[in-house]
Amino acid sequence: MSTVVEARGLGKRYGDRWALAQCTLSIPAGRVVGLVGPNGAGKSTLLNLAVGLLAPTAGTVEVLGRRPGTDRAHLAKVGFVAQDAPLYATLTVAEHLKLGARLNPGWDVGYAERRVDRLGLDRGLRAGRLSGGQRAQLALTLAVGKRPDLLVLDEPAASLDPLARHEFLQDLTEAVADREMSVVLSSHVVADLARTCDYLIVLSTARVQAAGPVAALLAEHAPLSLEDLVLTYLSRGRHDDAEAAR
Ligand SMILES: Nc1ncnc2c1ncn2[C@@H]1O[C@H](COP(=O)(O)OP(=O)(O)OP(=O)(O)O)[C@@H](O)[C@H]1O
Repeated sequence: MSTVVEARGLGKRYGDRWALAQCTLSIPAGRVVGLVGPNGAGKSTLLNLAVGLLAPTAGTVEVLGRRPGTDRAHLAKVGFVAQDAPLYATLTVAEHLKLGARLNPGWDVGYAERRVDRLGLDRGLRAGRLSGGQRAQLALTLAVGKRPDLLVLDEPAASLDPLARHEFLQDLTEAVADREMSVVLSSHVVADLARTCDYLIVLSTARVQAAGPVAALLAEHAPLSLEDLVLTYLSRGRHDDAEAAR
């Protein structure tokens, strides 16, 4: 499989407002893809369309060669952690791990157990009693533990402390190298993206402003740093939008 996400003219409209418009993208396999854009740019919308939680208003999206969420076998190949790290509040950490093992044919017991130990999560504690950062860590453990071909993360590090965030991004890089997993993650923190991602998508005002390998984008715009490059694309998106509104 050479591409993991293939979007053609993809769009999602709420009322008369497009949350995502005319999105045409081809995301290659084996990459860690950073999705960046300001608040309300359409990042969660794109990720939710890709995992089949939203239906498109326009265009199409294929993930791992199929329409998203078509059957259980396909669902097992895609790991997803939404922005609010959804868990079952009344289930304990241990029960979440058991559930992960029961629901996912490729469940990696060793990885999940080791990660929970390293994080010092109390297996007997109910998820509703965990802190926001601990909940995010458990949700991430469950998503990586199912050994998906594609891992989709919506602002995974937002609630993590700096050390936890550094370790999580390190983990992710190692997991990608070990398992030939592809990752798409959204973030507002360009420094995190620069450390972790080798492919970048910039979204602004519902539209893709840029997409491509980080190395190629940097070479094309030398001597800009990744942060300056992202800022340039974002302000260009805002400028185009202001022009269109005139
Ligand atoms: N269920 C909904 N009903 C109406 N509008 C929505 C809905 N979900 C999202 N939107 C709108 O779609 C646009 C894109 O939202 P989205 O959540 O995809 O942005 P985002 O880039 O993920 O933002 P953030 O960085 O703040 O999480 C926003 O203008 C938002 O208000």
